[in-house]
This record gives sequence, C-alpha cells and structure tokens, in this order.
Amino acid sequence: MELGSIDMSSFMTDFLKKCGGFAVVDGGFATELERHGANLNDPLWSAKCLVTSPHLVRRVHLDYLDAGANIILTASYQATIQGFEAKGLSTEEAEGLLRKSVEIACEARQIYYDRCTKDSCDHIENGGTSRRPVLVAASVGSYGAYLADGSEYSGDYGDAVTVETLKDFHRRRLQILAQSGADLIAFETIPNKMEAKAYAELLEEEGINIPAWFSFTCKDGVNVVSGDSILECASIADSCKQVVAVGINCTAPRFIHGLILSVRKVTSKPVIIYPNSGETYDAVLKQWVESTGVRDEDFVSYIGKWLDAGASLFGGCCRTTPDTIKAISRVLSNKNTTLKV
Ligand code: MET
Ligand SMILES: [Zn+2]
Repeated sequence: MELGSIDMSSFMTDFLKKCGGFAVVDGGFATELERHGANLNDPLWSAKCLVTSPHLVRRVHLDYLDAGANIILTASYQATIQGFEAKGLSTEEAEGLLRKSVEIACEARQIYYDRCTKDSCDHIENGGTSRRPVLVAASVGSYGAYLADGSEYSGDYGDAVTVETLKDFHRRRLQILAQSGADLIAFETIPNKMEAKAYAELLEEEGINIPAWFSFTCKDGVNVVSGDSILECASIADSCKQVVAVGINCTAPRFIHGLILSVRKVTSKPVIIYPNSGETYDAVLKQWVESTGVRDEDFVSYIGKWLDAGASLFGGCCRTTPDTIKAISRVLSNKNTTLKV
C-alpha cells in the first residue's frame, strides 16, 4: 500500500530529535475551556465549543502553545458526525465542523509562530536558533465518549457491539480528519482491545496516509479500563504500521510507571503518556471526584522517573492545565540541555 511521502517508521523519532529528545503534549482541553467559562454539560462536551465558541477553542490552543506544547490536540475528541446529527445538524455541517477543529488548531499554531520573537519562542539547536516544532494532532475519542454514558471509562459496550460496529462508527470521521491538514491522528482514551483492533483495521483498510498514535486509558498498573491487558492492547498498536507512538492517557499518575514498563515490553515505538490529575470521573454526577484513599501528588515530580522508564512524550489530560504543561516543559528542557552537553 502506498502511504504517500511520509515515512511512518521515522516520523516520530525524527520529530523527537527536532524537539531535543523529548516532546511536550498539551494538557486537559475541556478543562481549560471550562476555566475560560464554557459550559460543557452537553453530550458533545468540548466539541460543543466548535459550534458555540470557536474563538475559545483557538484561545485554549494558544494557552498550551504558550505553555510550551510541541503537540496540540484538536477539539474533535467528542466531535462525531452522529453526535452533531443528533443535534439537528446536517451531515455536511457535521463534516465541516470536524475540518474546522483542525483548521482552528492550525490557525493557532500560525498565530503563535507569527508572534514569536527570538527570545520567547526559539530554542537553540546546533549553535543556531530555530522555531520550536509544533504538530497538530486530530483527536479521536472512543465510541464510549460519543455515547456519553460512562462506557468511556468502563470499556463495556455490551455484547451487541462488535469490531465492525466500531469501524462503521469511526470510518467517515477518520477519513475526514486524515484529509484535514492535521499532522497525525491521536486515538485517545481507548478503553478496550476491541476498539484498538477497529482503529488498526480502519487505518489499514482506508489506506490512511498520515501517522497515528494509540493511547489507552487504564484502571490500574496492568489493565486498560475494560480489564483487557495493556500488553495485548499495546501489541495491537505495535503491529500497525501507521502507529508512531503508543501510550497511556487519562489515567491516574500512580499507575503510569508500571504501565510504561509494560508498553515497552511489547513495542519499541516511542511511548507517550499524558495522565489526568488522579481524580476519578463520576459518570452519574458528571463530575470529577477525588479518589478515595489515594492521593496523587502533583505528577510533574514523577516525570524524571517516567523518562528513565522509557517514555518520550509527556503531557496532561483531564483536570490538568497550562501550568502543568509549563512545569513539564521546564523539566524536559533541562533534560534536553543535559543531553546535548
Ligand atoms: N484531549 C481530550 C481533552 O483533553 C482528552 C479527553 S480524555 C476524556 O479534552
Ligand atoms: Zn482525559
């Protein structure tokens, strides 16, 4: 199969080299929209802002770029054609909003570059200065995120849902996002093995010619939220040629170290991690609550340990903010400097 001009095998390693060894991913997107006043109590969640307040979406991307992100994720996590249609939009309008999520992120990157001065944005590379590399990743949330019934964090879709159901659900959105100008696709918060398989098959069958990452949401140090083993899930990602990074997101920081070691057992692809704050989402209350008994400290202090365990891309998920990302950037730029000496 012709995959166009992008060399999937070196895409991420080349990018990491340009970043100085490690890359910074952005933080909680919906969290930051809410901090700016958006009301996301809606089945579309953060994707609602693509309709109601695109300026806020751009603003949040800029907040994360200012905080040091090398990769920004689009507002398409919960943007689905089916979800928009349920709100009375036409298929064309729904598809337009998917494209718009990528356009806004690309626009934010351009604004960021345009207003960069040497002092604030450039980094030193081989004795000269160069622009900080930034990629736009088109976010794809799970079928459970669309259902908005809590299955996003249980991975339990019932017996009637098969790999084929999931492929049919995701197919058109994936085709559109792959042709939208995004640099890669971020399959995020994958809750079970079946959805990973569906994504891998779709990438192959649709001949998707931009890279992707697979990121799983886990309930402990060895299993994704459905109970499927992270080893099996990460192996599916490993065997897919378009997949350029494999990892974990929206998972409590305390499980991340063990999970990185597990992922590394089954793949040599770069490992990405962007944990949440350690709180748990209560699907009935529709809010984040502190986990009983265990408290995660500010996880930025764990980054060094996660680096040693072999991860190379770091960011934050729900309930993290630009301050988290600033702190991560600081830790990583120290590491990058150390590496270059
Ligand atoms: N990128 C998405 C966000 O930060 C991931 C959500 S995980 C439930 O909003
Ligand atoms: Zn999250």
